[in-house]
Amino acid sequence: MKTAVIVFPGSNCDRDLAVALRDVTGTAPVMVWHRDTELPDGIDLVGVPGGFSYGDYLRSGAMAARSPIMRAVADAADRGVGVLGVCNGFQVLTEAGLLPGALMRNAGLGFVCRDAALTVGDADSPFLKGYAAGETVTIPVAHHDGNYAADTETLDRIEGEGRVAFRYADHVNGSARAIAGIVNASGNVLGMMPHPERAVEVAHGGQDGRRLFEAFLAR
Ligand SMILES: NC(=O)CC[C@H](N)C(=O)O
Repeated sequence: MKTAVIVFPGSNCDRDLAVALRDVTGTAPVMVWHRDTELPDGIDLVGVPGGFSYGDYLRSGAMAARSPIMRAVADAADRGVGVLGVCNGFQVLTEAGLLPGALMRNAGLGFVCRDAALTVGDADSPFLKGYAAGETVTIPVAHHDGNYAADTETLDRIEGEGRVAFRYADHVNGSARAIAGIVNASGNVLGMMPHPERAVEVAHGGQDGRRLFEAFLAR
């Protein structure tokens, strides 16, 4: 499987994501600088990593969403290529319009960094095939802008279309309907605030994140 990880100025989880993808797929991903305009040929999965792209100025992910490479990421998503946005990557995908809603400042206004219990949603996505809907998994969070917000109509639509990937089991950041991750209508684009790449090795304290990468590999 051929994978790529996008690198923005201020990304800081790009290498963690690269290591996770390398470990699970057996091949190191291609690291793609945000100013590039094309993804490598034959790509199966694009990772949009966590971090603080452009210092979180303006609004987290807003400036990175306008990077030249994002046009290629959107085109790839349209073709059915897998796109995984983690934390700042989820923020970038919403700001780029690949996923609905926005990530606002945490309700408690502080940075939250801890393991989070998540309930797996009923979304039909290649990333989620390794989990059972309703199962509780543990994946760490680390963010200050993880408070998922959308208007009621959008929230109803996301839920009605079965596009919730994960919900927080307890209230982490004030997210509407406890949403921690969602997919696009086709299920090939997943955005989530928790970091699956930080739950890959036994030494990470749990491997629930690894199951997400393995499921995509086995799709
Ligand atoms: N770990 C991250 O990706 C942090 C995301 C984002 N910059 C925030 O703090 O909200």
